[in-house]
Amino acid sequence: MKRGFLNSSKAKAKLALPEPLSAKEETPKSNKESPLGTLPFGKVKDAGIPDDYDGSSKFQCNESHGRRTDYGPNEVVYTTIPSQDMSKPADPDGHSECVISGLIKAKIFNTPGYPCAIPKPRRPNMCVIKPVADMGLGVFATCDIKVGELIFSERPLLVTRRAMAAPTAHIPRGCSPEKVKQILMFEIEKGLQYAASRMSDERRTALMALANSHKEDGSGPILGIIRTNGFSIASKLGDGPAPAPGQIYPPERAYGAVCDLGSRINHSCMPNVMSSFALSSFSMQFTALREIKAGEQLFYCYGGMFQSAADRQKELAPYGFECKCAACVNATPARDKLRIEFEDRVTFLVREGIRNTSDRNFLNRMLQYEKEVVAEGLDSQRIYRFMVALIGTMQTTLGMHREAKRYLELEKAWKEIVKQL
Ligand SMILES: C[S@@+](CC[C@H](N)C(=O)[O-])C[C@H]1O[C@@H](n2cnc3c(N)ncnc32)[C@H](O)[C@@H]1O
Repeated sequence: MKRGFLNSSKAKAKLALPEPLSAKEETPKSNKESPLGTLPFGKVKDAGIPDDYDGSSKFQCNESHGRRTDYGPNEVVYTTIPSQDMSKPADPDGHSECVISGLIKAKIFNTPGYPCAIPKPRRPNMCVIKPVADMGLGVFATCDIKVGELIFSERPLLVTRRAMAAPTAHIPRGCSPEKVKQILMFEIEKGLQYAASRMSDERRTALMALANSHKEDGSGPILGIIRTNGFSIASKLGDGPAPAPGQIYPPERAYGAVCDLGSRINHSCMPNVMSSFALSSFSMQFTALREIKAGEQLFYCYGGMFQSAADRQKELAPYGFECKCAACVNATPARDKLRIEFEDRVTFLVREGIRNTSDRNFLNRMLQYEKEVVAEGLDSQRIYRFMVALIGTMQTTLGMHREAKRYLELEKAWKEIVKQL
């Protein structure tokens, strides 16, 4: 499951320049413990299901039709969003199959404007799916795309909690943690199979055609597909207490979305695309983080950006590939340091810079640093916008209006990008 790569807590907590992002959530009332075990994402050892485990228990669920939202805080519902009235034509933007808590369903239904149409890009078909050597399929731009531009948006095929739960009542005593995980995955798959059975044939076929990098760890096919293709929507959807303003739900309480087109985007540690989720249209947006030329492949970063190449490869291991992006191939201790220190360094430089915006030497240092940042692909990170804003301001102060134009335009594009997060 991909992490929200622009959601580093450091990035949000340290700089006070633009307004903090807020993810305001209602706080559900606490409830007594339910007899459920939850499965985190990541690597799982295939220890096999214990011989004495009786896996024949019937899967039981709440099925939620229409606008019903009066569920208890711990109830999980299988529901279609936007809800579908069978006597009317299906929503042209599609319907998402969701395994969500009743509270989340109520939250979605109470979102102002819900269910509005999904945002449309400047022109249709700004990208296509094509095979890529050593990557399976990938997504490619069909036209030049500007920073901050919406490339496409879509209703997810499936939305589930990232750490899914299953009943643990029948787990034999003395089971090792690995075996418990296998049982949980087995039980979770039953629920997911049920969710998939509720989908239209076309959307179920699209779901089942997605890549699965978890075929050999005991994960069922749909759970494997979710773990390979899910985008975190932790800034917008999660159970339990709301995160502090500007923070996101922790992974074990957050939701994730599997998409038809978006989930075909491959990974790079130098991404050019970000995803965001809008509750009112119940859709994922995919937006350019830098200029993309027609024919270029779109890339998303599946893991953390501010770590060494070795740590990035470790984090990507569950996806079953070794990243060969330019940042990984050309990794050096100095470039690792650039990434690890990026947030702190930008914070420091911006604090220094705003004290004296007419210091030409400082501006030159900033421009040199920006060159290194861009070469490493870190201009895809939201904190980069503070650098851009400072450079633009300093150049304007120093009368370098022609040079400032580019940075001021970039800053404007970033303001729009950040609004979506
Ligand atoms: C979310 S899917 C991306 C789309 C996928 N390539 C497909 O054919 O549907 C993730 C999987 O794509 C492959 N993949 C993604 N990024 C890659 C990369 N940079 N290099 C090699 N394989 C990659 C891996 O198999 C990974 O488990």
